Amino acid sequence: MSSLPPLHQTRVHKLAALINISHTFIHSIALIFIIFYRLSSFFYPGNSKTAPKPPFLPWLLTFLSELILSCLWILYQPYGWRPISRTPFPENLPEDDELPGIDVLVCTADPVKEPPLKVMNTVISAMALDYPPQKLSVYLSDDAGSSVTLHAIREAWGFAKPWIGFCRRYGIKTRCPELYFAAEDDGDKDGYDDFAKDRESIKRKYDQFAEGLEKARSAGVEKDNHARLGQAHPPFVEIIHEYDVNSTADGDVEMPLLVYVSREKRIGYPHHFKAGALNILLRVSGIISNSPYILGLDCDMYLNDSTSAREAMCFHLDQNISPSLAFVQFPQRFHNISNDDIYGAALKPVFALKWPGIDGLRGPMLSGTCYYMKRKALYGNGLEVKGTDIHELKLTFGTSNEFLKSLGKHIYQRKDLYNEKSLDTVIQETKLLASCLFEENTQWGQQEGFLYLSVIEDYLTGFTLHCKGWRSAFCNPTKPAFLGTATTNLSDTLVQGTRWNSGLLEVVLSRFCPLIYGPSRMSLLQTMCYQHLAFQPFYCLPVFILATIPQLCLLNHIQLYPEVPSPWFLLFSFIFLSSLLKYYMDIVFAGGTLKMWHNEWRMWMIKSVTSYFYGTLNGIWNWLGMKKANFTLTTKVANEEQFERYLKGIFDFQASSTILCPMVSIVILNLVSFTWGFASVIVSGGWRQMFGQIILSFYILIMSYPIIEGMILRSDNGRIQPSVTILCIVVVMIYLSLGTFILMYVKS
Ligand SMILES: O=c1ccn([C@@H]2O[C@H](COP(=O)(O)OP(=O)(O)O[C@H]3O[C@H](CO)[C@@H](O)[C@H](O)[C@H]3O)[C@@H](O)[C@H]2O)c(=O)[nH]1
Ligand SMILES: [Mn+2]
Repeated sequence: MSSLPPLHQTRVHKLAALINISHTFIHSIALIFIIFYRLSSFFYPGNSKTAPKPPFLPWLLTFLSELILSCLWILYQPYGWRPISRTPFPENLPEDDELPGIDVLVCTADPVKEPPLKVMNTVISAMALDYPPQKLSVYLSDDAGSSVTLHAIREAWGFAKPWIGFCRRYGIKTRCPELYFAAEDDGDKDGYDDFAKDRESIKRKYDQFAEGLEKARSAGVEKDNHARLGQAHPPFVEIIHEYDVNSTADGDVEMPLLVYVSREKRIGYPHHFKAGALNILLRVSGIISNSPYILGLDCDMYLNDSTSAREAMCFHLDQNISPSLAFVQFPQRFHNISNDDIYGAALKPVFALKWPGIDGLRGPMLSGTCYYMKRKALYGNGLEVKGTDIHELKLTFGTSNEFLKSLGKHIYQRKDLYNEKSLDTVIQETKLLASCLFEENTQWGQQEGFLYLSVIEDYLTGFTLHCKGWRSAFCNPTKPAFLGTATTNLSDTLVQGTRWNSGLLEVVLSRFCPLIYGPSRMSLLQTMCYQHLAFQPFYCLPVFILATIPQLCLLNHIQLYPEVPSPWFLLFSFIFLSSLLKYYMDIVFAGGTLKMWHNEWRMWMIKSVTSYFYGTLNGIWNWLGMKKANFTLTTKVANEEQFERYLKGIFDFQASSTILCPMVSIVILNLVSFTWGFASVIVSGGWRQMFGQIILSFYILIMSYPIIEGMILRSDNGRIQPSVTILCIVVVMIYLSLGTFILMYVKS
């Protein structure tokens, strides 16, 4: 057995682990001392010089924020304790005819926010995957049921043929047409005389295709009744293949299967957003190609390197890990990231730091897109627990016999799909599977398939898979395997963040809360990582407190931190600097720069008081039943003016005042407290006592410089509107008057 060449290799980063564990150890000791300091300053304010006794309320809030930060910090630590990296060796895979089938599932939901040309680039790049075409099927779910998208996919089939032929002939690796043509000339293909001519001809075809789609889109979208998310429409499934039965002529390119699916939508029936769409694709693909592996893609996730399927198979086909391996996750990377990436949209810390870290435990979390999943893992419970009792199976998976048969084996041969009669049967059945009522009284979305409970179906589904004992693997090749569209303006970034965080809170408030559901089902360290992410929205509390309470106290001459110089003050400084430096070191290890560290840190502060805060509120409203969960799609078309600013590294504050208000108010408050505090210690002394608070305000201000600039120094469209500033000044005035009043009341 061991004589087989290895399919992949794993390297544990021992030095990084050692550094991280030592840091955890030292930093924890410092934290214990801080807790001791806080408790003793309140209960035994003996040495009032270094540990003054502040009024109860500010003391409690500051202490609480320190406790929350410490807890979240502890939960974060296991990410660093066993980072690994993996290298696949696709050259050692078995012959093509021994490879298993793959169904690519792509979701789109709105032809306006997700332009069909973009979606088709994803579809075409998936069809052009370097994998035996007879083992590859691509399914597109169109939640809008838009005729524009249907038209586009039919056209895409037409273009894909010569395109795939071209890629195979010249061994092109970048098989997404948009990326390929946007790249610098890929050099002459030596030995191919016709390359230049062929490239030009295929480029012409692409331009025609793109133009055609654009025309159809501008003409069609307005007219299209169903074009918008949420409107009712009947189920519709089409195997794009059939339009082209005649073209299997000699010398023709062998093509994968391409299927368009638009599930039924009815007013008043929940459709469960992306998870709902994916479950329908699972069922429809189940009775058509029923491949044992699934590649999940968002509609804007182009394949940038065609070898990813083979790389993923290096893990899935390794007998040593395969029985318990549910999915191979690739990182989300993006094609529109600027050098500076002021909004941290590249999610670098997630995919360069956290995922390699948790990969060393039992594998990365499911990340919504760019994963190769074992189909069986998604049918988890039903098959194992309930066996093959047909009645039980129907209660679990619904009443389609065709689908139940698919649980056991592959049913339709490709050739059946050319045969009109069997094609008819297939299409009829898929319509049943894609209907609204099909899932009623079944376990779909509850236990089977992608779970519905939260709008971040990926986190929740991955979590339950890991709880059932499945593992995952993280594959992060140097050339990005997938490239998506990142958010490139502040508003989109924060709105998207709000959805993610409200989704996390939905999980926290459910029976799947990782604090309760996790520990008995997975290792302690892995649970801690899941908990850290789930509780991330709670960062809003300490950040809000630390950005407002010490400032209020500063204005009221209440000391909250030990005076300088004292050992206790040194301790606080140590903790502060140690976390800043450690994060800097992590970023540098992950290939980042000082600039990136600065941006990430600033965005964390901004997100804490917006995305995390509103996410928490949304999550709580949903939980109380006062609001329905919703999924605000991220726009995949950039506003040129905003994109221009993003490229230049200038913040764009065109966002609702709800989004801007918390951060602008905090900056104004800190401007006031810093100026006043600084002036007052100069005039009347006492800087030793107030130094900590003055420095805190100063730090917040330098981190928030773009906000100050946006308020005061800029006059372009992207600045903070004076109306927002005025609103925030009022908010700050109210806060200060109320706060001062309360402080006087507690003091007396
Ligand atoms: O009702 C819906 C809503 C969304 N989608 C699709 O879901 C995908 C992701 O939506 P997007 O607006 O791009 O959200 P993002 O925040 O960018 O997505 C991230 O976060 C999601 C969870 O909120 C994950 O599912 C995604 O994989 C992950 O990339 C897109 O292809 C959509 O077309 C649907 O098919 N139906
Ligand atoms: Mn997206």
